[in-house]
Amino acid sequence: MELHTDSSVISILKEDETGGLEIMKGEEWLRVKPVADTLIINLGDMMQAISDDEYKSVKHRVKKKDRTRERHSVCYFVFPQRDCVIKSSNYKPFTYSEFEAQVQADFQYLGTKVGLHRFSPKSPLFL
Ligand SMILES: O=C(O)CCC(=O)C(=O)O
Ligand SMILES: [Fe+2]
Repeated sequence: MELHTDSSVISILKEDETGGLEIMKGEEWLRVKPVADTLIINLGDMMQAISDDEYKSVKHRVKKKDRTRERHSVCYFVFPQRDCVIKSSNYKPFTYSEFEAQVQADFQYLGTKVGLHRFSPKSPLFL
């Protein structure tokens, strides 16, 4: 799975002992060590918005060391209600439905996720 941020508020992950999850800290990729009976909590784009960038949506990817080994993970994504308006100082007010539609449109036309930059008046990618 390629580099991305989750659109969620939080994501709760359980990966098996195969490992492979990596998070970006600064310019560096850090491997997340699989720990038995332990859940991983990722912060997503909606957490970044509601916290006014106090918390950042983590860039992450999955890179298996051993391509021949099967890997299993379970992800539970916590999303806001679709029509709930997300208000903050750094982003224009938007609903999760609008955010999701914009992410899909960017994927379709640009082949990539632009994400919160679309909703930030300070960003050159603001719409
Ligand atoms: O499989 C994993 O550990 C993470 C998957 C993931 O990042 C996602 O589904 O958004
Ligand atoms: Fe993810």
